Amino acid sequence: MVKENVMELVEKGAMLPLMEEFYTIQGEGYHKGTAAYFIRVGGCDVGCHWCDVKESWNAETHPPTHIDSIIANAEKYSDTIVITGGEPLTWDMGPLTHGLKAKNMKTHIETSGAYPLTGVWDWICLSPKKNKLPVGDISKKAHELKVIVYNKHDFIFAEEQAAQVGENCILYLQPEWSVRDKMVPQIVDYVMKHPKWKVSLQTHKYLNIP
Ligand SMILES: C[S@@+](CC[C@H](N)C(=O)[O-])C[C@H]1O[C@@H](n2cnc3c(N)ncnc32)[C@H](O)[C@@H]1O
Ligand SMILES: Nc1nc2[nH]cc(C(=O)O)c2c(=O)[nH]1
Ligand code: SF4
Ligand SMILES: [Mg+2]
Repeated sequence: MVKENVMELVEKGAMLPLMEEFYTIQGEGYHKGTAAYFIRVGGCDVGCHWCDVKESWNAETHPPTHIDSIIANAEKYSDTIVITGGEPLTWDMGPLTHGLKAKNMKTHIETSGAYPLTGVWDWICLSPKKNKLPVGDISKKAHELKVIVYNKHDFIFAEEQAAQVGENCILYLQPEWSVRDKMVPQIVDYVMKHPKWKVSLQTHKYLNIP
């Protein structure tokens, strides 16, 4: 297909730069322990220095893929689909999520909220980032807030972000992986003092699964 056509289809959300798709166990947050099919869409310019998927950032290194084939693959594996990235909201998530819902799949998103919310979602995990704050009303729509704790200031940032979410939103503090030995004791102490928060760990990394 000529480049212009591909760009048009990506613009409409009919094609997406697909980095990888895999069936695994959701490792983090509220749904941890639950089998789910992950769709990792390339492209992110948020720039977290500790990001554990920096290979996702450059969308041009991930092939534009028709959403019909993504949906057909997903359907074979699970009825719970987690869309992650990269930053999935870089792209129009409407067509992909409507297609998944039409086949009765549950749509979950992992997002920083740095771009406007598109798509239809059964579960929104908002993981806000200081360098590109959430936009629009995604904080009010989030089902879980998952703040990554890299240093002490992140507890202050976490409270600022918790002030933006709805009252039923579940609040998580998740240690940044490379500093987990240092930050876990501080997170444990914080959660015991401020029990509206819960601890989230990247359990898939302990289980050695994707
Ligand atoms: C790779 S991001 C992709 C989705 C989206 N860009 C976001 O940041 O929410 C998926 C999840 O992993 C978290 N994450 C990324 N790198 C991490 C790290 N080094 N330690 C702990 N969590 C991390 C993010 O905060 C996010 O909740
Ligand atoms: N097992 C597993 N659970 C996850 N939860 C969020 C992930 C992500 O990278 O978005 C992730 C991931 O990469 N693997
Ligand atoms: S927003 Fe998500 S994908 Fe982008 S750099 Fe941060 S953790 Fe990585
Ligand atoms: Mg991950």
